[in-house]
Amino acid sequence: MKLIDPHNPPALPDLEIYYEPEFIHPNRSEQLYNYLLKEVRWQHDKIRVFGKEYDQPRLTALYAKKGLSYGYSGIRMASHEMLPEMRLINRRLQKEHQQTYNAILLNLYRTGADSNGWHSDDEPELGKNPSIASISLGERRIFQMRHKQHKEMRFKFWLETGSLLIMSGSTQHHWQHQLPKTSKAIGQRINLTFRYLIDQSTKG
Ligand SMILES: O=C(O)CCC(=O)C(=O)O
Ligand SMILES: [Fe+2]
Repeated sequence: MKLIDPHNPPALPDLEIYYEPEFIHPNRSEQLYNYLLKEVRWQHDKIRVFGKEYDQPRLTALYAKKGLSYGYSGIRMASHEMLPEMRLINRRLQKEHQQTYNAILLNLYRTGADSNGWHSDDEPELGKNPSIASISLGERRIFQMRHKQHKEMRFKFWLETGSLLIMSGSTQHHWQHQLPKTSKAIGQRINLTFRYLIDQSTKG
């Protein structure tokens, strides 16, 4: 798969990605990483894929506005209240990218054996054309993308520590992404994905 510079993404159909390498300053990203590793209430869920149960190959946690939950792969995650550091980042995303998010799904990849398989973030509570802002801390990992209809349209890039990736427009309709395993001995990585969840409890 072709390695690209995400700062200069290829002009491909239905693809809207924005990448900023040092959204979190290098000094700050180590601090933030250690803080989140310790303070986040990491959980290890089982997921259901084609009727079979598996241990998810990573730890996760959901922090969101009170009352919101998030369901995917046969699980529904209860949420915790956002930590002050999370609110600060959320406010920056609002100010610098004019995006409103009310939930953060966090992932902890403990080793190179932890991963996140091919998927689109297209759950009903995300609505149509969601904007998803993803922040990376700790070990850098490869991120792959492929078009759902045109399988030859695929590429990968590094998600560096402190970086911000925003996927928006119709990207989730037409593209899938994954964070593959690696056999290399590497450190842990924390990922925060900011999302806007439509409150399902108020929908008829
Ligand atoms: O860890 C990553 O960078 C990807 C996370 C992701 O795709 C997700 O949580 O939906
Ligand atoms: Fe995703």
